[in-house]
Amino acid sequence: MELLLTNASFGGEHRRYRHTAATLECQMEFSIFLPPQSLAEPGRKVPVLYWLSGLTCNDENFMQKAGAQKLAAELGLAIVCPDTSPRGVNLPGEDDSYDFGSGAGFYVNATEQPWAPHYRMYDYVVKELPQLVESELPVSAEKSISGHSMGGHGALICALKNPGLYRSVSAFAPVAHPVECPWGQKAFAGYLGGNQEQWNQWDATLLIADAQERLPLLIDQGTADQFLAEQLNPQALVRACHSVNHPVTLRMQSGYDHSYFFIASFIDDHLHHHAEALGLAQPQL
Ligand SMILES: N[C@@H](CCC(=O)N[C@@H](CS)C(=O)NCC(=O)O)C(=O)O
Repeated sequence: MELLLTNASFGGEHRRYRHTAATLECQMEFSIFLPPQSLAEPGRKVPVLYWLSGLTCNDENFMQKAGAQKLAAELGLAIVCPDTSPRGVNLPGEDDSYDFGSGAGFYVNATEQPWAPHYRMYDYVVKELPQLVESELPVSAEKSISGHSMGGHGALICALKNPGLYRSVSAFAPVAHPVECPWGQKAFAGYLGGNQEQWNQWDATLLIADAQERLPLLIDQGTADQFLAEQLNPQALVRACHSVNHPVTLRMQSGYDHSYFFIASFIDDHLHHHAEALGLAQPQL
């Protein structure tokens, strides 16, 4: 692992690393926030929140725009932000559009050529990256997951497909039912091919019925989100939850759009939600 950058932040450190990702067969960068508690004494490991970003993002957007570090430092919570796709693998068409290929890995394991050897963001996020982080950094295996848009959906499927792995899950404006929206249909057709049975294995709304763990879902959605009508469909997810009594809280936030201004406005609520599940003491107000 190569350290690219360190910034002091709220008594802790923001860092960027580069490493060779065997799962993706390429070099990847990720960002991490280490709270002061993790640096205070050797051997101390802190719980961690994995954050999955949306289309066009890399590992930097959340760290620079969400404003999560102050509360994470108080809570003693590490935050890891992976990139949103493999990089530099030079596949034809990879950079042609913002919603497929680079910056748009959709947190699935591709089965179609030429994507299959590299576009395995699900395995990278669920397995390889946590193993690396837990072995090399002062971070424990106690983890939660959250994300935005494509990454909000990624967080939901990572949790739903891995009962017991995450203590809690939340999402901002997730692409809640990808098999029924243009972003999801384009990505799934490209990465998974024409068999819709395969697509269904990667759709949070369709995974709810058979989920092996009823981990509560916390979802924030802005009412002025420019993608709400065409792409996001949180109501479909809520209906699926209600039909099997899967606990879900969907908060429609009046006037908020799809941007990081929206995320920054509510990130503290999500950090408190995850901190509670991870057994961290909440700071005194
Ligand atoms: N580029 C797309 C929108 C992409 C977009 O909104 N991406 C969201 C995630 S889905 C984002 O977080 N963008 C980066 C940022 O705001 O920092 C468009 O203009 O239609």
